[in-house]
Order: sequence, then C-alpha cells, then structure tokens
Amino acid sequence: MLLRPVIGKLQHKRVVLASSSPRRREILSNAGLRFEVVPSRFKEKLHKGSFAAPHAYAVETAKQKALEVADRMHQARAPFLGLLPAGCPQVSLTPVVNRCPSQQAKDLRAPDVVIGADTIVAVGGLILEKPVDKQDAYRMLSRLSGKEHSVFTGVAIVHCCTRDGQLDTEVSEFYEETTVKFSELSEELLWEYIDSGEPMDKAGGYGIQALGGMLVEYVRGDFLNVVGFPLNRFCKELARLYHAPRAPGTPRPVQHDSIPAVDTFEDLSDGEGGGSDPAPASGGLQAGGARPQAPRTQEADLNGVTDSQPGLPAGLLELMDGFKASKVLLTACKLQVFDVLKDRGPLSAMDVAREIDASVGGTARLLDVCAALGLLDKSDRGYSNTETASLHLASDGEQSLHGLAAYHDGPVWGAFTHLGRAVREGAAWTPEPLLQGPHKWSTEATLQFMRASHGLSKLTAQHVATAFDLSPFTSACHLGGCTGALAHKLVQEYPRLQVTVFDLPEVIKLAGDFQTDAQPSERVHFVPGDLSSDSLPPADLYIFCSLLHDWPDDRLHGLLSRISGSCKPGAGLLLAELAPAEEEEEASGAARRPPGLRTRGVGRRPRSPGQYRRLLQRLGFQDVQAARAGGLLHVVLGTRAPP
Ligand SMILES: O=c1[nH]cc([C@@H]2O[C@H](COP(=O)(O)OP(=O)(O)OP(=O)(O)O)[C@@H](O)[C@H]2O)c(=O)[nH]1
Repeated sequence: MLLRPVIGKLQHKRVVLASSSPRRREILSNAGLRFEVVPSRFKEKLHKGSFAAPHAYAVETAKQKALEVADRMHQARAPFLGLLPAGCPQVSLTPVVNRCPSQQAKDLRAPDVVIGADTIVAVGGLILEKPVDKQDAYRMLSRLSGKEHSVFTGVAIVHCCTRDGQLDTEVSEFYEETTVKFSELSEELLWEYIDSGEPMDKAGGYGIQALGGMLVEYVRGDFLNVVGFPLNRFCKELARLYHAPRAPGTPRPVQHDSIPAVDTFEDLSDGEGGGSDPAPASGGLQAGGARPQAPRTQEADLNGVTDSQPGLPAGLLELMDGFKASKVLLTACKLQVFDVLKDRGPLSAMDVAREIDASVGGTARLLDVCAALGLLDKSDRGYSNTETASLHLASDGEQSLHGLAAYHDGPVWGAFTHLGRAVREGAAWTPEPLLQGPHKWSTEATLQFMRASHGLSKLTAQHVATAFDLSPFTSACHLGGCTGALAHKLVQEYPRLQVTVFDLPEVIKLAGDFQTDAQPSERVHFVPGDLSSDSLPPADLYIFCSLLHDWPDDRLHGLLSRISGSCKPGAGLLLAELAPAEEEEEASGAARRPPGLRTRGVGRRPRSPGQYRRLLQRLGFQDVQAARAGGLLHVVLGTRAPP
C-alpha cells in the first residue's frame, strides 16, 4: 500500500488537530490519520495590513492557532496531577478506547504534533474570512460574482516536546493556493444561497463542496485546499519532514524525543510502519485490548545523542486510569453541569454549585477537570460549555447523547464494577436488566436503554438513511427499530417509503414517549414482536442498525438466513453496523467509537464489510455493496437474487 506510509509517519504520535472545522476533520480522517480534535481559541484578528501577502496572513494565523493549542494542552496537565495518587507517573486519564467521537479529551501526555490551518479568500487585494452576518456574506459573494479569486490555506505543523517542564516547539509551515472562478450571480440566487445558511462558517462565504459548488465555473489547483485543507501538499510536507536526507552536520528537522529519528523512517517499509499495519497509536489503546506502546530504544534526543533506556508502558498506564476521565464526564452529565452552562456561560464555580446543589469546592474541582478534558472552556469570567458539550452532553437538543451517558453511568458501570464476579461465574458482561431478559425489564430500565439507543440513532440516522439510494423501495422494516428514530429519518428522505418498526412489545409500548414531532408520520408503523421467534412483517427492504455486530456467528447466520428465506427476489437487506476499530480509526482518527449500545461486554470484534458481503452472498443476496456512514458505522446493502 503506497498511500499509507506518508500519513503513517504520524501513526505512533499523539496528533492533535487544532481546528473546529468539520471539513478539516473529515479530510484528514478520510486520509487515515489518527488524531484528536482540540479547537483553537486563538482569535483570528491579526492586523492584515501588516502582512506582505494574503498567504502570509493565513500561515501566521494557522501557526498561532496551533501554538495556542499546544500551549494550552501543555498547561492543562496541571489540574490532573492532584487526581493521581502520590508517586503515580503522569499518565493520561483517558484511554483512547473511551474517547467519544466529539469529546476528544485531553490526556496528560503533551501532544507530539499539533496541526493548525487557516483558509482565506483573496480578491482584488482584499482578504475575506468567514462572514459575520448575512449582509457581510452578501458583500463577499457579490465581490466574487463573475470573477476569479484565490483561496489560500495556511498550514502549520507544530512538533512539541517538554523539557524540564517547559514546552519546546518547532514549526513547519506552508500554504497552498487554488484559483476559483465564479459565474455571474443574480441577486435572487445570491440571497437564496445566503438564506440557505451555508455561507456563514466558510471562508469567502461559500462552501464549494456543497451548494456553493453550483456557483463555481472552474477550479485551478487543489480542490481540498478550497474546502479547508491541502491534503496533497500536507502529505508532501510530511514526506519532506520525515524522509529528507540529512546533510552531514545539519540538525534533525524534528526535535522531539518521542518521534523516531529520521533514519528510522527512512528504513520503514510499507508493511512495517507505513500505516497498513494496525499498530497502535502512541500509548493508545484499541477497542478490544491494551496495546502498550512499544518500548523506545535507540531514539535521538534533542542533541542527537541516543538514549538506550526502554520507554515507559504508557499504554498500560493509560488503560489503568482511563476510567477516571469517563467517570468525570458521566458525573458532570448526571449533575446536569452541561445543562446549567448551556446558553448561560460563563458562570463561576459558585454559580454552578448553587444550580446543581453541590459543594463549591467539589464543583470547582469537577469543572476544572472537565475543562482540562476539553469539555468546558475556562476563562477569567468562569466556565462555559464547549460546542461539543452543548451539542452532545446537555440533555436537550437533537444530537444529545445524555441518555447514552446515563446508561453508561448506570447499568453499564454497574456491570463492569462486578466484572470479577461475572468472570468467575461465567456470566455475560451485561447490565443486570438486560441479563434478566426483556420480559423482566422494569419500565425504568427499558426507558433508560431506549434513551441511550435513541440518542445514538438520531446521531447516525441521516448517515444510514443516505448511505445508498433507497428510493426504489416502497416498504421497509427496521428490525430492532426501538424508538423509530431511523424510521422517521427514512420517511423524511424517501417520500414513497412506508416503514415498520419491529421490536419487543416492552419497547414498542414505550416508543410513543420518544415522538418529538407534533405530527408523527403516518408512514411509520410500530409492530411488536420477537425477532427470534415471531414471523416478520412483510417488506421489500429489511434493515438492521447497530444490532448485530456482537452476535455470535451461528445466531447471526440463523437470523439472516430466515430473512433471506422470506424475502422475494429483488427485496433488499441493509445492515448498518459498527466498523471494526482499526477500520474506523483509519477512517477517522477523531471519531472514535463509543461503546455499542447492545454490546454484550467489550467482547466480539465487529465484522468487516467484506465479512458481511460474503455472508450475504452465501445467503442468496447479490449486488452487495458497502459504504461508510459517518465514520462510526458501515452500511452493507444486498438484493435477494431469484432462487
Ligand atoms: O469552499 C469552502 N471554503 C471554506 C470552507 C470552510 O471555511 C472555514 C474557514 O475558516 P477558518 O480557516 O478560520 O477555520 P474555522 O472553520 O474557523 O476553524 P478553525 O477552528 O480551524 O479556526 C473552514 O472551516 C473551511 O472548511 C468550506 O467548508 N468550503
């Protein structure tokens, strides 16, 4: 695999993307880079007039963004130290395996590499950034109408290391220019576009990757550079940094004791360290088990002197104390910290303590750790939610995962607290209510499970519904469809589609509590039943979502062959299941997999799309295709062949 070695250069490092841009995150994760996201707080207000050229402004802003994050992460190590027992080494509180997609918690290791970027549009001597309001977007877009302009993205790659408690950084920076020509835009088109809301968080007021693409006559240069990150140039820069032959006596380009010497990279073959090898990130842990960092042997230190001491087992230490960060997050959710701060921050610790009815000292400590984990922002004026916290950790809102947090803090935490007993007795690693079987679930236990499932389904529904064009189907049945979150998304997307939600009677009875639309769709029907024993409602598309990944093979084969047997030729089977850890990490370093809702423990490794494809083909399905759904799931669709 020739593509991987370049990105693979960063594989064993703690890489941080200092950007809130979802586009940058996607570009880099699609390229297989593993990283965390810590948005920069650097205010983009450098004096433009003091730069000789627009690109210099973009590069300097990118650099300041990255340095601010490197510095903050370095500072943020302090609040954790008090949490560790005396004599405990300074290790991460958060194992990679527990990182939720958007929480990107910080840990105690300083980052190895921080990447910052800034995209601007330059036209007629002016620099355009993101519009501040609609009028500003109008001014920008009318300036671009009918003309060519340049898009510059400045990028800074900051290598960090800590010496005697001080942060040392070394910056590589570059920029890329792309020329874009707009068609003449009528007033009507302009306002329609502005009213779509798309321009507001985009440099120059347009998104070339979406509706804005319709305004563009041609592009000269790297398209991804316009979208926000010049991937091609970035890879060349990595290759230059890590491959460049060193003239005798010249310093190594990267001065960091956790980055292998240039010579080491030069020797890497594809199979060894170039990225196709699912070796762990530095000190990181993969779902399914600890993979301690390989001991460091002959690496160069700052002065080029080799150090033959073996490295510390950072991965193991992370694994040992990672649960603390989870508990901090779950506790803050349970105490409604993120609800109190939503739309109201910054608030002092005292104000928050009053609202959550807790001690001031205890609250201040909790808030500090949340800030160090990247869940809250802390300033002189107090604490406020990060965007992620407001979006996913407050209890209201379309993308809230509050229910999932409560489920983990309650039944899942309980099950894992008694893991030793479960192992001794050979019991499943399963929350007590699920263990007893659905007919024994209390209403509250069922509701708690459904809240967790509902949050996760709402988050993934759009991706699943649109991974393939399902418009040829007129009836679908979501098996284990729980609250109907996916069903409602499907009927929104496909106006001809009728969807049946099939789930246990206990679940269906309570599903009505989760309907938020004033007018629930008449095209969604709920049917109670048991997958393993009852006959399935007729449909020309059957769907499973996040249900089967940890089922044993025999049970899975049994169920799918029953479905295959009852499908008419041409009927579809769509499986949207968790991607295996290494695949998901390849696709998205930032989007790490949260524990599956129906995971019976942390046991079975999810199947790959190839495994599902082969299984479906064996069961009589043809034209089996696979697609990725939002970094977390992969979706496989097959059509029943004539017998
Ligand atoms: O065609 C497109 N052009 C630009 C974009 C997006 O625009 C923004 C540019 O803003 P900036 O570089 O300041 O980055 P931010 O979003 O503020 O994130 P940081 O946290 O890194 O400052 C960028 O998101 C581009 O992706 C686009 O989407 N399409």
